[in-house]
Amino acid sequence: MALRLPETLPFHYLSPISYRLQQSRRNTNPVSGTRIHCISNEELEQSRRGLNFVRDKKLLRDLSTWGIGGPCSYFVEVFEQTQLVSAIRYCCDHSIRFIIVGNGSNCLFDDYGFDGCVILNRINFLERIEPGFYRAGSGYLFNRLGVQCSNEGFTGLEFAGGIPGTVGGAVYMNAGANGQESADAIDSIEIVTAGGKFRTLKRADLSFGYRLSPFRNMEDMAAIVAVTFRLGHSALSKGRLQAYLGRRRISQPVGERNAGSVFKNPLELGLTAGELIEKVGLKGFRVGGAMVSSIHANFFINSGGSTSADMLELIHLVKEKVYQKFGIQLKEEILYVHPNHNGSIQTENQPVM
Ligand SMILES: NC(=O)C1=CN([C@@H]2O[C@H](COP(=O)(O)OP(=O)(O)OC[C@H]3O[C@@H](n4cnc5c(N)ncnc54)[C@H](OP(=O)(O)O)[C@@H]3O)[C@@H](O)[C@H]2O)C=CC1
Ligand SMILES: C=C(O[C@H]1[C@H](O)[C@@H](CO)O[C@H](OP(=O)(O)OP(=O)(O)OC[C@H]2O[C@@H](n3ccc(=O)[nH]c3=O)[C@H](O)[C@@H]2O)[C@@H]1NC(C)=O)C(=O)O
Repeated sequence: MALRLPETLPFHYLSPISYRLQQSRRNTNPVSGTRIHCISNEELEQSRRGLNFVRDKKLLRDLSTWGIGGPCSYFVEVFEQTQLVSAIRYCCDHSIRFIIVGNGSNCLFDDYGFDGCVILNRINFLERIEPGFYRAGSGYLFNRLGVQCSNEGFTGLEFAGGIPGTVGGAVYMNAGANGQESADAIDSIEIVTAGGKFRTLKRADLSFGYRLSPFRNMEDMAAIVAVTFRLGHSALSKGRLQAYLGRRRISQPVGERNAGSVFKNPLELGLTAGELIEKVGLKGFRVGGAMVSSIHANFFINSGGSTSADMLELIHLVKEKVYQKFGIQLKEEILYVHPNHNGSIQTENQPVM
């Protein structure tokens, strides 16, 4: 059976507020024990076209580097672009909110889970179009890409070595380190819209900022599908990669359950979040199983059994202490996915706690 295009306006076309209003009328929240618009198993069976939707069983903690998070209402893995489109169309047809998850290295999932569909991105091809031009599926591991192209003698993605995210997640966040960032290496980006159409966007037409990409507010974008990077030749790229990896190993809590930097650096003030948190004396500070790393204060660790409530409280306390001492409002880099999360709303606009 062919999948229908949505007859009604998919929610990504709506502003977050109207979407939330629509959802609050139609759906309910797992926190209050009730459920969103339900689809029968038969309907799911007919429409899935090779997709295996899992109902109510998948735990988000298994998809997150922090190891935190309850169940999601629907879970599906996609390995190809067409599967991604089918999954998105299916969600739109049935007014199911959805999020795209890569490696879950920048997400704090809630203990109550997510009242919608988690689409796990496994589109992980890599094409070498010509020397220095790499086209990667958005589910390709960013670390792997960084290591491969640097070892092949191309510069621009050495910083990606050791970053635990996917190419899609890295572009969506404009990930960066060691003075390099994703945006500087991009040639073009292929996206799929909420209506199921593919579009290729040239880097020159897009504007990025520090941990900021245009995709975070692009209303009709449903997902990044593939990215082409344009890199220059360099005899030094391999050495630089090794140096960055070495630096990461000594300055970050590699091997512990973390989600990278919790806060963005307040660059306008020339300060880093890690320094500020260390200066208020919070290295090693704990709330339940959540702990400020004693190696790098902007990394918070799940030291065992942390709940999302522990982590949120720790984030809240750290922000409060830094504000009290320095008058600086730290802003989260991590994305908090609450049970009614709408992908286009950013963490800093969401209530912490
Ligand atoms: N510099 C460093 O050392 C570190 C950097 N990071 C960075 O954090 C990011 C996390 O990547 P990853 O773990 O894969 O992401 P996640 O799986 O954590 O996803 C985070 C959010 O990114 C959005 N997203 C992810 N993939 C896609 C896609 N294909 N299309 C559209 N939106 C997408 C979704 O936002 P929404 O919910 O709004 O739809 C998702 O909730 C990367 O930028 C990574 O480089 C992480 C750790 C360390
Ligand atoms: C880990 C991430 O990216 C990282 C990236 O890996 C590194 C390396 O380039 O630079 C940024 O961290 P950062 O600014 O903390 O870099 P670092 O080099 O570790 O530290 C900067 C300065 O802060 C000081 N510092 C750091 C941690 C700490 O606990 N105490 C402290 O005083 C360091 O001594 C140094 O003088 C990125 N973080 C942000 C929010 O921009 C991420 O985005 O998830």
